[in-house]
Amino acid sequence: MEGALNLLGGANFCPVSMSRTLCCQRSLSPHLHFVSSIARSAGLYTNGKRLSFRRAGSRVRCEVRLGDVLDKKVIESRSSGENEQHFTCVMKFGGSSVASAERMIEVAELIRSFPEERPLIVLSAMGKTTNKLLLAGEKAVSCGATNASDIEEMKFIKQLHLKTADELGVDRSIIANHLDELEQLLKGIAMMKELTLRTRDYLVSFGECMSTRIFAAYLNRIGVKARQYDAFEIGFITTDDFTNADILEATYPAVAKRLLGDWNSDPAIPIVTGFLGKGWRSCAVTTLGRGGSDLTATTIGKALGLREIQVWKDVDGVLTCDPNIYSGAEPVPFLTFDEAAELAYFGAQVLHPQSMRPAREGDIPVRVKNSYNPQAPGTLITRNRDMSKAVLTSIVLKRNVTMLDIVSTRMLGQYGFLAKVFAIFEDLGISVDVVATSEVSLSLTLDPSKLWSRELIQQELDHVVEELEKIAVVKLLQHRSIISLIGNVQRSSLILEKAFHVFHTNGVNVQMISQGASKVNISLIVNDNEAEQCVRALHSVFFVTDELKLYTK
Ligand SMILES: Nc1ncnc2c1ncn2[C@@H]1O[C@H](COP(=O)(O)OP(=O)(O)O)[C@@H](O)[C@H]1O
Ligand SMILES: N[C@@H](CC(=O)OP(=O)(O)O)C(=O)O
Repeated sequence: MEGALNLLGGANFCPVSMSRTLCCQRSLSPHLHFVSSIARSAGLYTNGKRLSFRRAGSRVRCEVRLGDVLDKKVIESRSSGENEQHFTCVMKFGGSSVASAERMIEVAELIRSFPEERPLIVLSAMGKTTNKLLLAGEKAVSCGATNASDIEEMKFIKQLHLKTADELGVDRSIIANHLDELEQLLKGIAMMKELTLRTRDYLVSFGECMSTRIFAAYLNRIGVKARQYDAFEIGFITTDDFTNADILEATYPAVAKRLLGDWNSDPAIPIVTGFLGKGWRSCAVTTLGRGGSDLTATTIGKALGLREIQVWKDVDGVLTCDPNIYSGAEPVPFLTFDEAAELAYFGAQVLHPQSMRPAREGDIPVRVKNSYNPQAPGTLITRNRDMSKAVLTSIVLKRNVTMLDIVSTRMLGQYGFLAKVFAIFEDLGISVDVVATSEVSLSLTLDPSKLWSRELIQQELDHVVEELEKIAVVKLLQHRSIISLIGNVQRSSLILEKAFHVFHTNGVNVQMISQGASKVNISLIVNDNEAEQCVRALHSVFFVTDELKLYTK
């Protein structure tokens, strides 16, 4: 006798039925662990053997002999037609979407307004809580232990969370322990007069831990069954790079196992803390870098092979430029993972730079939506899109970068020179982003976002220069900006013609230019104080005037 798990191929993830048929995404390999974990959570344990899969065209078949299965009863009962539905999508709500009780009510309504969706929810900390926690920590270092509970930001955070709990009709006890512990932590920092990166991560974790507890309690109060999860307790395993940790592979099966297992035994909407993980060596709380809840959402999306990942923001999707620079920026309806990743990497605050990786690996569409305006279509990010009419998609500005002009003293051959330059950056642990080379010279910019956790102080820069001067003449140029033109670089001549016309008419000299290998990005370096004016002028030429239409006919 034989029970078979048929894993059906298809572009989208189909609802998983817990009968004898399981459905999986088209590319199976990243999902083997996922299928195994579904099988385990369905009670299909094998005798310590791996489930074996056979490919047949786009279908993959996995056969489980009852002789192999420990829990016969479960197989029999599942095959009798019981049909449990799993999650279809993950919805991430950022700080702006859950900034107050009123906003949380709207988000709850939004979740309820999609009854056909079976979502998992990822939440960030309320409003600007993360910034306030960091500021409180910094003040605690020098305020003295007796004054720690009087830190203005601590009072604000306490009042915001208690008020929100009250307004939502949720018992204050749900966060009381966290608030007490937070005060103790600030006292500890004040006593030690020190705020390490590890403590910093633990400190900011209180924001997500409290927002998710309040929101889950509220959902339960209004009759929507929900269960709160701290990401660091459910398998988000990361490197120990506090303040900028990377998700490790082991996260995917662990998270899938825990969330699916709980759902099977007692279905409830999971409300997961964004931004947080657990260091694999230290076992301490880590964070994924600012804005890291996007990455939490895409990681869950990949772990469970979901149909869609939704990130809900306070704007109508990814826009043609930062709306703080030009308020008339327009939503971009479609993007590829590559475009979105470049856009995020080069400074568009709207997405976390690493967040596209799991979505791309799992080939799961990401939709960026506006929680203040749910009717707006938002931006859909997928592997491919029709680029035939695309020219420029978005303009991104990264301020305050440092540029280095490095000219070889010809002590080394060309390849030796480049290798030596990059070895110096490797030794110093500094990432570079834009690079342009000639045979004997090199211009590059240093990536300030990678230095989020440690200020690139003058001393450190001097050290870089000192090392480089052993093989080259070096010019250090600070207060520069990178303007990245994200779009169809197959049309680079058109893009550059128009862009340089703008720079020329604005009297701006471009100091460096580089076209990324991803073929979706051209980066130009200008002075910081000229950059915003250039972005506005470029935006007007590429997106507002009809001139482009003439060019693209
Ligand atoms: N190209 C862009 N498209 C959309 N938003 C952008 C862009 N560049 C910068 N932003 C800013 O990013 C903000 C949304 O990101 P974020 O603050 O991380 O949202 P949330 O906290 O809701 O996750 C917007 O309010 C906007 O000011
Ligand atoms: N709260 C964290 C994580 C995060 O993702 O926030 P948001 O979704 O509001 O950008 C931060 O402020 O960085």
